[in-house]
Amino acid sequence: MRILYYDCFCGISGDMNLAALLDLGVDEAYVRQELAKLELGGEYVLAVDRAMKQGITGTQVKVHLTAEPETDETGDRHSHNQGHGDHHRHHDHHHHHPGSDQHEHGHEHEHHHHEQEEHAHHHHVLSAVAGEASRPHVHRNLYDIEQIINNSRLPERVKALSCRMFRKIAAAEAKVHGKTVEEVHFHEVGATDSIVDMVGAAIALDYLQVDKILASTVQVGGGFVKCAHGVMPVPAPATAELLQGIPVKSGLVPFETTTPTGAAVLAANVDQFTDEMNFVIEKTGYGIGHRDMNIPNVLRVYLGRDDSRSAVKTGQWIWETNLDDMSPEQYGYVEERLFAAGALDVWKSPIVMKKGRLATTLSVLAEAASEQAVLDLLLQETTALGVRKYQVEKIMLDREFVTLDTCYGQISVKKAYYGGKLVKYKPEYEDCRRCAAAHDVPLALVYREVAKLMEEKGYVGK
Ligand SMILES: O=C([S-])c1cc(C(=O)S)c[n+]([C@@H]2O[C@H](COP(=O)(O)O)[C@@H](O)[C@H]2O)c1
Ligand code: NI
Repeated sequence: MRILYYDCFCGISGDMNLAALLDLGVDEAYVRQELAKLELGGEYVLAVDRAMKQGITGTQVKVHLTAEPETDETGDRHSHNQGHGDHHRHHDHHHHHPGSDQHEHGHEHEHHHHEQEEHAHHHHVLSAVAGEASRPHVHRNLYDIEQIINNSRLPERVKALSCRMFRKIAAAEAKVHGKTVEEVHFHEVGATDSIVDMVGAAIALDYLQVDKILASTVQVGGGFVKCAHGVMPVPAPATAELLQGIPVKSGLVPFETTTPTGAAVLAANVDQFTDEMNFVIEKTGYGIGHRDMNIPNVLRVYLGRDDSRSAVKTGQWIWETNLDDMSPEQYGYVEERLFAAGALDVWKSPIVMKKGRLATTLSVLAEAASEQAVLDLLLQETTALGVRKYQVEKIMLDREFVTLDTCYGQISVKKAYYGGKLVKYKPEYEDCRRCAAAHDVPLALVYREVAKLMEEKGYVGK
């Protein structure tokens, strides 16, 4: 199993995350090519450089905001800075701002955004590209960002992950500012650099194809941070909201070490938080931050291999509800719809509820992404007034399918391995049943034929 481990001893920010993943081996040209699919071409230049903090060398990323995209009368935009060809340009740019390193989230950073926001020109352009009426506003909201992502030709997985991370930030901002998710207007977090960091994270994580993402306790830093809102305590309120349920430490340095973007990357992707590393390290990556501190301002990531005998699958949930007043004939319908909505399994358990009521627990296993569809069905198509949910881990044997040519026809067989050794197999019931019916022989005979062939082919010990 391939593992990605985030060592957040000095926190995590959007740019450090992207830098660390690039340092770990994500192909820079691929990330640039994919990022160029966003309609942000004229607004930024992505600088990827080697850098060092406290003797540790690694990769440093900085998104430089450039002039707004130009438009012609038709509203079509001209992108100048997309893709790889600009690599040398951003170096020039870099040298014009030697002081920018000290101001990642400081005053200058703030002005940078404000300059952009006052013009708000690019928003009209993006609206025109999206084919909707221009909506003059100063900051992007979740809808604007989702439009930029969904109007691109990025792979669906990357779009979904990018939107999931931004939705988390929107929910955190909404909670902090007492608004709805739709009402929230991002300031820094909606700016082009955050979009690049966030979508870049989705592209890089998708590229790495890991089975599991782990992270250490997250250092949030300390002191106060100056941003568009004014001065805020560290962790910034949105960061604190995003880190709910995640183990944190504070006070290692009097700076903001974890930002909302970094927190959202963790909150949306990490399967398990643990300070214990339990894998074989295959590669280490260092994402270098922009501020100098008395500890290395670095995000360390590991690519690890876990040779355990079976795979642990995480990221699945069970939603369930106890029903004592639903007509039995309705269950079949709900079950069918739940499977169609992405449920991996649906089952019913007989239970005895209070007051001696014979009742049924309806349980649904599915990926987090199916939550809304599952809830819609459970709450609208059953008599439930509420639903419980909990996350589960599944221990799975490695599986492989073979198709056997038997004298009754083709039968697919699922083989299961434990520590690389075949421990059991199971012919597909539907295939066996079809073969038995077609030849008018007992089902058990078909199973015996499969067992014979599995032995003959050397799949199972004689
Ligand atoms: O953009 C907004 S609304 C914003 C909200 C908050 C809150 O805590 S509310 C904090 N900040 C600060 O902006 C910078 C940028 O963060 P990135 O995640 O884009 O790196 C950071 O200092 C945040 O604490 C912005
Ligand atoms: Ni805010």
